[in-house]
Amino acid sequence: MTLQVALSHHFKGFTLDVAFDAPKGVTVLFGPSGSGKTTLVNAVAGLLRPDKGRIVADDWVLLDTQSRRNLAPHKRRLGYIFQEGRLFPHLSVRQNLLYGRWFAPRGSQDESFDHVVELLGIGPLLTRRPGALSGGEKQRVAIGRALLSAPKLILADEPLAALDEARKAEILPYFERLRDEVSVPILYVSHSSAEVARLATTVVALKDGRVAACGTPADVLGDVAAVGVRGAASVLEARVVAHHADGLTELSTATGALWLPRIADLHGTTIRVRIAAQEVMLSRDAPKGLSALNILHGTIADIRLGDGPGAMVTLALGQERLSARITRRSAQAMGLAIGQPCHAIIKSVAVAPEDIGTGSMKERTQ
Ligand SMILES: Nc1ncnc2c1ncn2[C@@H]1O[C@H](COP(=O)(O)OP(=O)(O)OP(=O)(O)O)[C@@H](O)[C@H]1O
Repeated sequence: MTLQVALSHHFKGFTLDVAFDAPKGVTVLFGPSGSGKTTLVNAVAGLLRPDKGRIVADDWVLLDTQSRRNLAPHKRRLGYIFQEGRLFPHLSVRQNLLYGRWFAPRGSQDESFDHVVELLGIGPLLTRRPGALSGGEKQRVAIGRALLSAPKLILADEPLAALDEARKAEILPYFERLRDEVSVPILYVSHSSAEVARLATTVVALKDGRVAACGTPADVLGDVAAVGVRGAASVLEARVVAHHADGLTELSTATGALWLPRIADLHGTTIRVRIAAQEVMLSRDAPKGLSALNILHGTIADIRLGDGPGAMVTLALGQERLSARITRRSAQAMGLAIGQPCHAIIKSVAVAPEDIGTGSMKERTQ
């Protein structure tokens, strides 16, 4: 495993007690306010000395309370990406990037300057100062600076939280590239179910200082007990089959075709599609005469009645799972029961561009 974390720490009124191992790629810490994300990040950064713990990135031991190893923050070899870029305003983009490299220990195996510039598409910005960059451009430079410091671990603490939707859409593909093309493990903190679905190799859902679930985005976002009804979603893997003249893209999933408003990816690309549970309708009979284009057929695998008016129904579609958030009233009126065949109906326009990301969830599981 590339990233191993085991930590316990007690504050008055709050205990953090977590352990998880994650393979190469992006590990997203996901959880509501107060669940312990910042406490965990501070322990990784060396800003908090936990009562007990061990943190290892590849073969680099940042902390091991048992053997009394506790590296000082500046010796941990972390590449930070913060909410706001935190670039030096008086330095050019090139100088900001080289400043990151200055921290790389001599002889360390680092990313080449040219590769990082190409990866992040920042070649045309090199002579500009941060004041002449958009928020998204600044964030790309900040990612580059972190990469060039030859880090053992990249720590991205809600890096998109300060950006508007358009800027987020601009940056997310670069994080996908980072995940797929860079070998440094990335620990990424997020509140957003859409970011989790797009980026995570592994999701660690935190709740009240504990790991409520750990696994692929499909496993964790489908676990209502871990992520709550608002965060609950399905993540289906699909392949781009064709772009049609009427503006729709045809995808193939393990359980049938999915039609979405045109997306940019090329034919044959494997993509992830996040479908929020509240966007899925159910029908026991095969629906006819509907405007919705996507009708998937499966079997009811789980029904959870909430404390309020809601119910979460999970369909098995072959190996994949699709969750629908409906009312208890509908679940009862329809007589839904586990094992019944059922149809899921999804409007094409219910899937927004930010819900679509690249990369399989099955790769990189070493
Ligand atoms: N230094 C401290 N002393 C006492 N309690 C603390 C301290 N730091 C954090 N806590 C408590 O630990 C709990 C977890 O806080 P933490 O900041 O880690 O949550 P979080 O998931 O990062 O939340 P957010 O998303 O709002 O940043 C909270 O109940 C908080 O009040």
